[in-house]
Amino acid sequence: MKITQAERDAVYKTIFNRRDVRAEFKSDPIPDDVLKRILTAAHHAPSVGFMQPWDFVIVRSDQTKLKLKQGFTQANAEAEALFEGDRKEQYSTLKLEGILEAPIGICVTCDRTRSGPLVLGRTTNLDMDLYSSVCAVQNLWLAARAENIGVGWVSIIHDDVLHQTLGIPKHIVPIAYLCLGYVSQFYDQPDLERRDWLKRQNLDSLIHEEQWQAKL
Ligand SMILES: Cc1cc2c(cc1C)N(C[C@H](O)[C@H](O)[C@H](O)COP(=O)(O)O)c1[nH]c(=O)[nH]c(=O)c1N2
Repeated sequence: MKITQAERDAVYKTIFNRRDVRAEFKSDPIPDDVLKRILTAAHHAPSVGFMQPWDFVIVRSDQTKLKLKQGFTQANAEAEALFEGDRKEQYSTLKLEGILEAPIGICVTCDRTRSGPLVLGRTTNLDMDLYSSVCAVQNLWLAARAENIGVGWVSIIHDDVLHQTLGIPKHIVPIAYLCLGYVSQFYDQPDLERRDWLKRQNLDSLIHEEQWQAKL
């Protein structure tokens, strides 16, 4: 099956216009069939040894979102305390989650025991299962963008809050808590770039021929 030029362009358009969304969520519900398409895309991510270590915990209730928001607020206060001076002030102005505003939350997890102790391709580096679940996150993020749905990754929350609030068994690792919803707009640039937190690095400075080289 060959990808046409128009299809290729659509993939790149989706990649370059995907954003991490925190502040622009609308309350419009995500139809079940749309959510299923997005989850199906996530489920078609690559995984080490075809282990498919992910599960998807869907959060819809205000009650659960409120608990998670409390978890964020606590972790965010801890995070803010680590910065100093202007950076701390700037940090405090950033909106870093949309837990309550987004109609749906999805926790993507990794079952490190799935398919047994010996997994093809994971024999040398056990963390390959975690990377596989991250691949599912990225598929989900891009599929959502293709559906004009925004996604925000909330990592400023402790794993034990996710375990307790969502009833995730101990041996399963929360990989990402994601907020999903239709948005008022997608920006051209990352929020952190628009707000002068960091700039996008120059790609050429990140490409190394044959051997890794320190670049100025
Ligand atoms: C593993 C991981 C974890 C987080 C993020 C991303 C990833 C990959 N990002 C989003 C991040 O800030 C964003 O992707 C970059 O700033 C680039 O912006 P775009 O995603 O291109 O809009 C993110 N953003 C945020 O506001 N709160 C958060 O807790 C996190 N956590």
